[in-house]
Amino acid sequence: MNQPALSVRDLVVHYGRRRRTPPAIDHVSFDIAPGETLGLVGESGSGKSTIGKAVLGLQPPTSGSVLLDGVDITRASSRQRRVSAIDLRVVFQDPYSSLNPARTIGQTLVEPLRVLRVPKPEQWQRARAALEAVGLPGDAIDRYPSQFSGGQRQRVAIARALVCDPKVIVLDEPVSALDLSTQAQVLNLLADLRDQRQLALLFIAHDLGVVRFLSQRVVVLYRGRAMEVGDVEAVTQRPRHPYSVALTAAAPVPHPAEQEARRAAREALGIGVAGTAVAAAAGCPFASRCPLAVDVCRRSRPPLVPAGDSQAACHRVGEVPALLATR
Ligand SMILES: Nc1ncnc2c1ncn2[C@@H]1O[C@H](COP(=O)(O)OP(=O)(O)OP(=O)(O)O)[C@@H](O)[C@H]1O
Repeated sequence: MNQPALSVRDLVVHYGRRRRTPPAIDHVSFDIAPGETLGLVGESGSGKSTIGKAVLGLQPPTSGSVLLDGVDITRASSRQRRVSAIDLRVVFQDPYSSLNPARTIGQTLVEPLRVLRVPKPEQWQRARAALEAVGLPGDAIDRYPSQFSGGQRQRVAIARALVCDPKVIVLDEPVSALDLSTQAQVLNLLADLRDQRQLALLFIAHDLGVVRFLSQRVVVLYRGRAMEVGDVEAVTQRPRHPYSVALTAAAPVPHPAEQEARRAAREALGIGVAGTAVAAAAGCPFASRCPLAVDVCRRSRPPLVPAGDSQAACHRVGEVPALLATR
């Protein structure tokens, strides 16, 4: 790996008095390259958010370091911290509480640029560009959060992160509060932005299916320790540590309505559950990215569709047959 965008080295975090309480994070290390997503997965209380907070400088580590583009920001001067605040942004889980209801979207987006003393005309120009990048219309700039759906608000939260042109974004359960098809749209958007801008994403989630969709590598946390760090496919398909096996086995079974949608799509495409013919073999251009048919399509080895082909990613498996018919 070239210079990682983010490095976490031997991180230890205690809440409360050191030595009297066990550490919430116990010697965790990982790197994230530009253009890469690292998933951070584990049960409730395993320490995912604590790592996110330590990376963002919201929780001081007991020991260890966090390096942003090679610079240790845990021991940074106040000037370096201001620089890291531009390069390191966050998107939180709840798009309802993370946006100020009294501010227009435009005011929310220009706020960090105002603090950075970016000239005013450039602030608004960058706010408009960020809205465009997340697929929201230009007139969104004068509207208030209450005028948007949950998925649209999460797009605004992503635009707020992008407006500073960061190198790293910490995503703390960014799709957990959204319904399934909106989750897929936001995940596709994040994947596209990551690829276009070479963003490094630290993706915190408890849902392995979601982590698997967006991440190239994964850290499995258990009681503050990294039980496994590795390629996401290897960890989810051939988990080595007993805890990873348990976590993989506990990955949620899709909602019955989703299972039915997958079954119907498979039938329409003439493919079996085992995925021998798979959507890719049927010529589906979106097979490698389709979040709903992913169990089927990912079994195509070697992949017949190049990964990363997200030009017009289909967000609903039910639309795949119609798309195929137009080819
Ligand atoms: N402010 C705090 N004060 C004391 N202990 C805390 C604090 N925040 C978290 N903890 C403890 O640190 C450990 C890790 O918590 P953390 O919130 O990082 O886990 P998590 O994996 O993000 O959980 P969840 O998925 O439920 O959000 C837990 O034992 C938790 O009780």
